[in-house]
Amino acid sequence: MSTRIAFLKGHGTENDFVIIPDPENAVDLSPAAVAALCDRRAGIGGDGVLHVVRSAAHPEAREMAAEAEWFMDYRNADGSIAEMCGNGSRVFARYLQHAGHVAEGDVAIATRGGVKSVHIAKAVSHGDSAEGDITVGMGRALLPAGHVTVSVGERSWPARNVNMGNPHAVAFVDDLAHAGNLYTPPSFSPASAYPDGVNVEFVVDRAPRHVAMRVHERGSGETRSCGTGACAVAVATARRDGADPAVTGTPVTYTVDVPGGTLVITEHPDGEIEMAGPAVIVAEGEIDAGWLESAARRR
Ligand SMILES: N[C@@H](CCC[C@H](N)C(=O)O)C(=O)O
Repeated sequence: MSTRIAFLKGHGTENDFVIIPDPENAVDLSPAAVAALCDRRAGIGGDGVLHVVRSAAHPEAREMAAEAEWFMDYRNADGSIAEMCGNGSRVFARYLQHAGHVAEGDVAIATRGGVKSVHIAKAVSHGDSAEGDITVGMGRALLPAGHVTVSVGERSWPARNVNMGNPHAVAFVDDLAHAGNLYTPPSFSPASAYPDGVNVEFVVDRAPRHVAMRVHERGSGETRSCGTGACAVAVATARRDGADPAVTGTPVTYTVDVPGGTLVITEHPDGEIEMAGPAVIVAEGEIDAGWLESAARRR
């Protein structure tokens, strides 16, 4: 009998992930294996993988082990590594709760973007699954200077650079449909603007302090939601609207609609950003390790 690898499937506002619980960091998750798992036809399908490892067992997280027992080793669908995944951190916390590793309340999670504080609200249970909001302390946004133009087909817009641990370019558009089908990444001027790639958000206004967005994610293509992207959008919109909590001393909250749901983003006077939204575990099962090995080899 061949070795089995446990997996779960979960999503946060339809940003979906294959979850691989691997406390001792024993599973060989090469970029090709990640891409095979995320393949929506030949694999399980997902925008990325959440590899759940004890911080003490992962070389990139050992230093955070005293503060956070679990490390979110996040990978994009193409196998690339990203510094942070906002929706992923909520789904990761939901998995820890589902597996009985943590209870409702506060939990610290180690990520490549540092230790994040997560609050799991009292949830409504549906069988083995739980629904309810999970809030993540996303840290501060950086707003690097520089003028960038983002283009899709014949249309171009100025974009605002926002770094949420990972890079974002936020463009305000008249109509979300103007972003086209996003089967290919938007282009930039100057072309050299993002040597490490970038996540691109297209934003329209819905109402005061309420916007809607679409996103093309580095390493995953168009997704139904992006947590770091929603935070970047909230900060870029606040500055466009002349709202800066550091100046007024008052928190600013934006509701951000994404194709897969709604996220609520609050920026505090000290610059700290909180993101709240749902996170759900939808399935669990086992993968044949032999299948994963050969599917990865074929890539
Ligand atoms: N969907 C994520 C962001 C995942 C990483 C991103 N694709 C990157 O490469 O920076 C989120 O919810 O933040």
